[in-house]
Amino acid sequence: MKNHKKFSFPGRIQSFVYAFRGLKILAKEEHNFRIHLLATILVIVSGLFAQLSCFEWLALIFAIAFVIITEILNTAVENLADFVSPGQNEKIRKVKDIAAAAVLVAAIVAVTTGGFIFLPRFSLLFS
Ligand SMILES: Nc1ncnc2c1ncn2[C@@H]1O[C@H](COP(=O)(O)OP(=O)(O)OP(=O)(O)O)[C@@H](O)[C@H]1O
Repeated sequence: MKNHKKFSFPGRIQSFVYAFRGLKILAKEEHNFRIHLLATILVIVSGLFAQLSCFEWLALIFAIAFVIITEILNTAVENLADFVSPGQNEKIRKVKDIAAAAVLVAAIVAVTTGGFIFLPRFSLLFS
């Protein structure tokens, strides 16, 4: 519940602590989040080998962040939906499918971005 508290630095630092706790929960409980972290590490290692330009790194970082952020929001929606309605529910199905669609769109954007960056280099390797 939001209330109008006075600004305080310890309060702001506490917000970071909560957010990091959220990351810890995701890493511990969410398989999809772990898969995305693994994919991120693979992409970063491939990027280091491929000697990407600054612009290419920026594009990759945004694409990766887009997927991870949508996955986090999707997980938050799923958790809230399961809490609000533990049983099967047609409206919850729709809400979860829509939230999952955000991750799908982000993943398509990320794969396309990765394709633009890495495919020309692969084709050079095999030509
Ligand atoms: N309470 C529900 N009522 C109706 N359909 C549901 C319900 N919960 C889940 N579903 C359906 O199952 C799909 C998968 O939901 P779920 O919560 O298991 O997500 P998930 O993508 O498998 O997540 P994760 O693997 O991260 O747990 C939803 O997109 C929805 O179509």
